[in-house]
Amino acid sequence: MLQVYLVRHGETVWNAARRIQGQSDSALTEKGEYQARQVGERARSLGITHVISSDLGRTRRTAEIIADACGCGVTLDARLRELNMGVLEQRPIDSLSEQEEAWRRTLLDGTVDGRIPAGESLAELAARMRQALNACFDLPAGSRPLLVSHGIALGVLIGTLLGLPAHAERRLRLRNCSLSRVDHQQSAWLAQGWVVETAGDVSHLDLPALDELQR
Ligand SMILES: O=C(O)[C@H](O)COP(=O)(O)O
Repeated sequence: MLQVYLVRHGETVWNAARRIQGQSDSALTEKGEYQARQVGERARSLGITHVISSDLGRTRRTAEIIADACGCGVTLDARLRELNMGVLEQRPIDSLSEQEEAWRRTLLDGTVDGRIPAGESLAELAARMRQALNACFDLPAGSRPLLVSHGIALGVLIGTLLGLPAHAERRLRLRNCSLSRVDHQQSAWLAQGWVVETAGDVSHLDLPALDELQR
C-alpha cells in the first residue's frame, strides 16, 4: 500500500505578518526553520525515501531541511504550488476592500469557477494537486514519499480526497510544518483508492504553530 506524507512548509515572514502569499514568496522565519528541523526528524523516523516539493522558496527551504534529515534529495514539482491568488498577493489579510473581499469569498462559498482576478480557481488547484499526488505511483515499489506544499493546496487535496467540495478546505486547519498522511488501498471493505490516515498532526512540534488565521 502506497503511503504518502504531506507537510505544509515552515512559518514564513508573511505568515507571521498576516500577508497573503499565494505564489509570491517570503523567507522562513527562525521559528519556521526550527519547525522544519523538527518535522525533518519525524520524517527520518518514518523512513521517508523521497522528498518532492513545490518550487516556491518557502517550500524548497523546508524540503531541503527535511531531505537532509532523511538522507535523500529534493525533487521539485510546480503542481504543488499554493493557489495563485492573483491581484491580492502580497496584500495584508486585513487590508482588503469590500470588493476585494467579495472576490476572495467566491473561493470560500463554492461559486463555480470562483477566483480572484488574475488568480486560479479551487477546481484548477484540486486537479493539479491530484496529478502531483498520483505521480507518486511512478516511484519505485516500496517508496515512502513526502510532499511539501501549502495550506490551501493541501487543504483542497485532502478535502477532495474525502469527497468534499474544494472550498471545504477552509474547515481544515493545516498549521505550519503539520504532517498529514494519505494511503492508496485496495480494500474491498473501505473506500477503494486514496484514504486519509492523518490530517494536520503537529505532535512533533514543541512550539505553537500558526494556522491560516495566524493563531
Ligand atoms: O497566504 C496564502 O497564500 C495562504 O493563505 C497560505 O499559504 P502558505 O501555506 O503558502 O503559507
